[in-house]
Amino acid sequence: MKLGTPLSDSAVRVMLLGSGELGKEVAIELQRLGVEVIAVDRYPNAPAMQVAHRSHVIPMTDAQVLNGVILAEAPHIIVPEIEAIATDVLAGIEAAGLARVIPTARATQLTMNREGIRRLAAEELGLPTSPYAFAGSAMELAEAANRIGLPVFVKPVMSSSGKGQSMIDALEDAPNAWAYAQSGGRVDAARVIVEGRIDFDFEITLLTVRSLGADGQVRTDFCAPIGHRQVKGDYVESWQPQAMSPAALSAAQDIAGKVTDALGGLGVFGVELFVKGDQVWFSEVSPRPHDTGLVTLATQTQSEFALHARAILGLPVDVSQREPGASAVIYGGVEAQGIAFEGVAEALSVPTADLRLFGKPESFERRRMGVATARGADVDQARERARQAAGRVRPVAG
Ligand SMILES: Nc1ncnc2c1ncn2[C@@H]1O[C@H](COP(=O)(O)OP(=O)(O)OP(=O)(O)O)[C@@H](O)[C@H]1O
Ligand SMILES: NCC(=O)N[C@@H]1O[C@H](COP(=O)([O-])[O-])[C@@H](O)[C@H]1O
Ligand SMILES: [Mg+2]
Repeated sequence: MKLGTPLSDSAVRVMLLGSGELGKEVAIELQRLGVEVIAVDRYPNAPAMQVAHRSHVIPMTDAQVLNGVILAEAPHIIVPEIEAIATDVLAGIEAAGLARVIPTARATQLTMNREGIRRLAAEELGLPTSPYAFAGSAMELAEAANRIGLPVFVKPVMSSSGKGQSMIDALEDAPNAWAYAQSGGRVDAARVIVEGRIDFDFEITLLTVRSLGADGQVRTDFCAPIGHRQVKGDYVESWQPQAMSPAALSAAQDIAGKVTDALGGLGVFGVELFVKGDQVWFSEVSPRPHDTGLVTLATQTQSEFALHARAILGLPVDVSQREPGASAVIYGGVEAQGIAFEGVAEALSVPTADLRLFGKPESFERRRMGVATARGADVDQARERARQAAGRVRPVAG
């Protein structure tokens, strides 16, 4: 694809739908290539808006409003960044040939709703997953949990970062899990997935990149597996590489290849997998950079954000890893607007440590406000350093 000059007739215009911390890094990578970036999100001064050429604050789940902004800006490429978008609008835009949707409108529709991607993976592609069912009421939830066998995970069909997610080990907790899911979903979808628990040794994100090769054909590359630790359904720590058996790695790549082939298009996918010995289960996939992949800012020649920017522009990618590394999340801890961060110098004095402070205008106790990364001789040393650096940053009410 020919690149141009931003804010001129030759500009390549990319619209980000969702402007959080992941979109911010994608925006920076696009800016480096002279792409004109338009950031959209539900609230003002979202992280990617702060580094974009312009921005719009709209309810992205409102089809009419979303369609209006897209038509007015006429982007060449639309990059969905969050799991709360009126994806039918994207299908219309793509079908009319008005813009390219990353990776494809259908992929964003399927992955925006857990029901779509789970049925595709398990029922069409025959990939191993946890046992599951969908429920539209507390009663149906209890029935599903009883059928599948406790404990089960309950998640709103449209949510992310663990919002509205709970694990129940008694049927009498079904009404609570139902109510919690209703409060935590990003949109009012009023439906949940009920999943049997997989007793895994560890879980990984396998970043999978679909890009154009020198021959003009789509090729698939896999980054080194990223291990991560989740608390309450949200990632708190990640590292790369995660050691795993050759058989498990090969099964993981096979699953990731199949699911990304089925979704199609160009870009980075975060394929989430559970691993026990040589056995691998598909969990879910983000058709975009993944939060646990923030570690690649420290470890790879091209971070997942650089990979996404290049892949969607039809440019060649390099998925090689340079060094073992880790990331550790910095939560807000306080409920306040315009918070300050103490301890930054101490954090950055940890060898190899780096920080991203996202600049979110409002902090909540469990809102991800920043991340620390570090490298090391091995993953253990990198994890220790990243944790130490993150722990030294103290968010305080401004
Ligand atoms: N069926 C399961 N068996 C075991 N653990 C599970 C299961 N489902 C979810 N978990 C745990 O909860 C975590 C979050 O689940 P999931 O990825 O589905 O939520 P999410 O809201 O989509 O999070 P994110 O947007 O951060 O990926 C998983 O990474 C895993 O640690
Ligand atoms: N697991 C998905 C994920 O990490 N998404 C990232 O979090 C942002 C929302 O943060 P917020 O809820 O703090 O606004 C999203 O915009 C995206 O960058
Ligand atoms: Mg997940």
